[in-house]
Amino acid sequence: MAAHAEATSSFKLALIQLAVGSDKATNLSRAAEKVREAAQNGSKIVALPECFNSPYGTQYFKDYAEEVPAETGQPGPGAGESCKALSQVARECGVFLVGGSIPEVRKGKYYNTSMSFGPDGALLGVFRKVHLADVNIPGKLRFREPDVLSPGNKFLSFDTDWCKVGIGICYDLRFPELGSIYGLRGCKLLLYPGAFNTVTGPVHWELLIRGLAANNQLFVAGISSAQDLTASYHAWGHSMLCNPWGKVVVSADEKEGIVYGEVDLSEVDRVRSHIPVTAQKRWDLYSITDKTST
Ligand SMILES: O=C(O)CCC(=O)C(=O)O
Repeated sequence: MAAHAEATSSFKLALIQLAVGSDKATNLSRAAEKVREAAQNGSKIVALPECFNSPYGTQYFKDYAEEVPAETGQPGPGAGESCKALSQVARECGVFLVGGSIPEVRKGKYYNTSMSFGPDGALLGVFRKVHLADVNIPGKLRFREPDVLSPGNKFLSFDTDWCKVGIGICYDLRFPELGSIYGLRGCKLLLYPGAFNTVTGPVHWELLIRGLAANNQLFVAGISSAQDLTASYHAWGHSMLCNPWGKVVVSADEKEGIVYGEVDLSEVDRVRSHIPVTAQKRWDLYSITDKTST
């Protein structure tokens, strides 16, 4: 880490709102191009959206699924093509890369899995979506990830040169316990690759991101794919970064693009000193327990 250490407590974060199509190789090469662009523009941590290598939908997961390395560190020759592509571009650009998510196959089961990489291309850890999307709004929208996917059972937080970062995926935003656990672990930035939709997105996406940020007094970003009204699933877009005060620092519209936000970590301490809720928890009356090992 020392080689990348910065004297400042502030860094540039890039949220890549990628237009995802049906060709996996194209998705991977376009994602890598955008990571390069974000790095050239000074970003230190770069994040991709949920299901960035495949269209979003339970009907696609099995066809696009890959194996994900069981071990952290440099991916070996047997690693899947998405893992290799992400590791290579993270190393080439010298950035921390949160690789959105991809459908994963592991011992005959399927997962919605996010891989994060360090600036040397090493896999820092994986997060398998813990809460699977289960939405049924009659006449408007129905999709059930549990029909195809299994849930993950572990959380993922990792150190960067600036702060600890916690990872969730999309529907996980609806479960504030996860964000609170990351806050208790000392994370100051939470990244949620996601793909809310044109039914739930307009009201819930920003509300959930801002709520998580204000309640835990830390930075939260949601990274969506771009909207494609010709696809079977209409992603909401609107990738955004929210600060510890609960204010949206920067956000996208529905189109493809890169959203840049400055993460000034001194804001975490400032907000926590102005309104000390983080220190005022009544742990004598309630509890939130992290039952996972990493
Ligand atoms: O919770 C929602 O409204 C959408 C969730 C979703 O699309 C997902 O988890 O991938």
